[in-house]
Amino acid sequence: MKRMGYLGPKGSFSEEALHYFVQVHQDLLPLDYQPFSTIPRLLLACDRKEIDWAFVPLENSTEGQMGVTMDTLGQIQELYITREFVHPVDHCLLTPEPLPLPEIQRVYAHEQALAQCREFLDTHLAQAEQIPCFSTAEAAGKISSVREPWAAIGPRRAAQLYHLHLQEERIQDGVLNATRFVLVGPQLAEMSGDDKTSFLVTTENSPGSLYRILHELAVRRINMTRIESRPSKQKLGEYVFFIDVDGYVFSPAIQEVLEAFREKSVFAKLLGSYAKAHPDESVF
Ligand SMILES: O=C(O)C(=O)Cc1ccccc1
Repeated sequence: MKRMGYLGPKGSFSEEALHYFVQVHQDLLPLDYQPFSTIPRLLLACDRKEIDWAFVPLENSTEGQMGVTMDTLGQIQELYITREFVHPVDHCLLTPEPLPLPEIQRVYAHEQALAQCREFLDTHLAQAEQIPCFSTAEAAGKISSVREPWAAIGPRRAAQLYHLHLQEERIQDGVLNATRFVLVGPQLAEMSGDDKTSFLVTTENSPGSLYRILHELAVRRINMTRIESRPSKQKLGEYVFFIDVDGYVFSPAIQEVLEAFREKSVFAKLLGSYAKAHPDESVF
């Protein structure tokens, strides 16, 4: 049985998304599910072959990139994104028992959950201290073990699992709040015929360096669908770029681009080539 790691504990958004993901990707079954407390630990466990797959959040429609996932994927050599999955995330306010909002003194949640619910928190819980946790499920577990006027933000299912009161539902700023999760593993996915390729490029800080990278894509009519920057962590003002393009990595056009990068001493790291997700547009 293959081992599937996710950001836990039980009752996290990642676990909820994974539940729906495997319904669509039944070829992966049967699976032994293993929760991890942080995204770097999860990805490193996959790199060390302690698990076969890692299911991780990559970006969110309200708050943007999950920096920790991108940074860790950028650092690990032999792991690839093999599938993607877009999941709607509805944030709920959970409390140990029914409680008027002005009495709540603390709100525990994953930092992305706090960020995705900023307007609700500013409007209704301005007095409450915000405490970031490794996951929303960890936050739910924390407030369930004490009788304090504290709240957590998490999925509906966390209320049942941690015996909490569902105080408010859908408190996120963007009503259609979607998160893109990816399945990471040690081997490149096979070509499906409707693929995208993700890579990371590092370029020197000089006039036109990003332009020269994009030029190589443009002249080959390769469609870029996403470009994100992250700090290089080496020097203030230096960045690495995460780029998604249409097509499979072994297509002649993408191979030519990678060759052109090598000739120009542009460092490019392949992050994966995988079937594009086509989320239901009525939901997102
Ligand atoms: O904290 C969680 O439950 C997670 O799985 C991470 C997360 C947080 C907010 C939106 C999507 C995923």
